[in-house]
Amino acid sequence: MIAKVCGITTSEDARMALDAGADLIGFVRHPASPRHCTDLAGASAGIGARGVLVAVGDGIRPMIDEAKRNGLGWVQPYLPTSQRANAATHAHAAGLKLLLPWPDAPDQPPAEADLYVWETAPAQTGVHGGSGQSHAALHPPPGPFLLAGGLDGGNARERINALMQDQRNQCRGADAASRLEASPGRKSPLKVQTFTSAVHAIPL
Ligand SMILES: O=C(O)c1ccccc1NCC(=O)[C@H](O)[C@H](O)COP(=O)(O)O
Repeated sequence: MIAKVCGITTSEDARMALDAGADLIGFVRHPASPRHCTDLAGASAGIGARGVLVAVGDGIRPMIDEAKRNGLGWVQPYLPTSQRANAATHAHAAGLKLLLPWPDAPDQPPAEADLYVWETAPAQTGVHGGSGQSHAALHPPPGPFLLAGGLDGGNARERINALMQDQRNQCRGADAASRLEASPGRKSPLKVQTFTSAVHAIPL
């Protein structure tokens, strides 16, 4: 399965995550987050197609521009629900793939994506994205997804295997941020390696 390590802030951590086998590496652009990457160009230098720009905002075009400027392959946009419907069209037109955040919350209109991140809802955590909190897996995305929310190398397999069978069939991997940290914004090499190895060992 795919292992995405999210919330990388430095080139050292990016290289370490790649060496640990991370398939996708997320760079968060959101000043309110402890994982906000202040120097995206420096942190993501040489990462290329495996790099994901994770951004919170109103409008996907600036996010696409920033991902392209830095040579990243994916965009993970936190947009108002009303703007999610056309996000895939815009990303694909720019040659990017779309990893669409899908909070575990009811009544979301469908929105196309290459892959979804099924994560804990801001209504539960009070923040966008990384919180270290799991969710109840009640409101799955409408397509293949990475499971997220409080995951690490010690619980990813168990959480994925606890999904309903039809959800399990759509699960392509896992995404983790806060529980892989040594300190806010910096990753622990051991925790990253344990996570990537555990996720890669889960059969599709
Ligand atoms: O990680 C953040 O602080 C963050 C801030 C704003 C938007 C997105 C963010 N993270 C996105 C992710 O993909 C996280 O890895 C995912 O939600 C899981 O987080 P965690 O529960 O901390 O493992």
